[in-house]
Amino acid sequence: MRYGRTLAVDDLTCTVRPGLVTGFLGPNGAGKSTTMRAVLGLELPTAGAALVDGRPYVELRRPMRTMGALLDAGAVHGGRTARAHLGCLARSNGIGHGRVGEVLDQVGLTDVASRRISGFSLGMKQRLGIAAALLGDPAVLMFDEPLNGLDPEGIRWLRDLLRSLAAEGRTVLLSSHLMNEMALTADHVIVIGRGRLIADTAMNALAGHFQGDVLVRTPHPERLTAVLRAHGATVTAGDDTAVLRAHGATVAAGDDGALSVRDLDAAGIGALALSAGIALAELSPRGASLEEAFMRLTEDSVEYRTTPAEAVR
Ligand SMILES: Nc1ncnc2c1ncn2[C@@H]1O[C@H](COP(=O)(O)OP(=O)(O)OP(=O)(O)O)[C@@H](O)[C@H]1O
Repeated sequence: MRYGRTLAVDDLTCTVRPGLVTGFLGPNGAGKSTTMRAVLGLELPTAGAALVDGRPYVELRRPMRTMGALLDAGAVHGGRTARAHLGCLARSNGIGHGRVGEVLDQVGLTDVASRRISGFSLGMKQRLGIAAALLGDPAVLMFDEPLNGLDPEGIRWLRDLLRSLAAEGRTVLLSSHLMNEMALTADHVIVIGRGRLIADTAMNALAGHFQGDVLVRTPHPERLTAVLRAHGATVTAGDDTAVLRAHGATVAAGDDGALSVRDLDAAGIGALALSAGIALAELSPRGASLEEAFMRLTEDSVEYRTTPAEAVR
């Protein structure tokens, strides 16, 4: 998929499966929206094909009944009311008018259904776009950044909705930059960078693939640090102090006795502490978060990199 000299999507092959929520991740400009537009037939790939249920979207006999999509919540006729907008879509797609009231209820817009869309907030427009995607009761759903503009209640509502749609056996694909939310919502993730596939894996496997650290608390952090480093471990002052220092505070090493240890597992740390006669108050292995895994996976394909705040200062 090319735009002039930009290769937006490069030889990407993946399958989004039913019964799961699949997260579509990638840094800014990675090609997520372009891929989704190609699936909807809004872009024509230079090579290859994007198929829904085995066919190009444009060849589907009843497209909205097969796949519902939300790409850009702002792309609606602002002069219409929410009910009229959905009514129009239903009529032109041979969908019974009864579905309009049902999806308005489902997304929580019934009370504002008679208001013009131009007065809607971004979150309300997202809900309306989700209602439109659900209108044809399709087995496949695709959402580009549906969490944008949603309040915390809306985010939780959408998480539950997506999970229940997948539990009904539907195919659900969504993109989002909100990693914590993605970790809670998606069962599977497809990660792309510079238009190429980087990972296509179960959510659990992704975070598990990257080693986390072990949080250790001890009354003797300096002594333990020396022992662990002598055995090849990478030791940094744990959570709290590291965060404070990053914000400019002067904190002596291990003031709270917390250490973050890598390159040595909990059993190894415990054994070394015992043989050195150092008491431990806590020893907790921590898996890598999805955010950490994402950052490490995509570090070579980030195009729009920011300057760290410290360097600016
Ligand atoms: N209409 C267009 N004309 C020219 N280049 C485009 C067009 N649309 C996208 N691109 C380019 O294609 C690449 C992929 O963009 P795309 O919007 O698909 O990325 P994305 O992963 O959705 O990013 P983001 O997370 O920022 O939304 C980028 O380099 C972008 O500049």
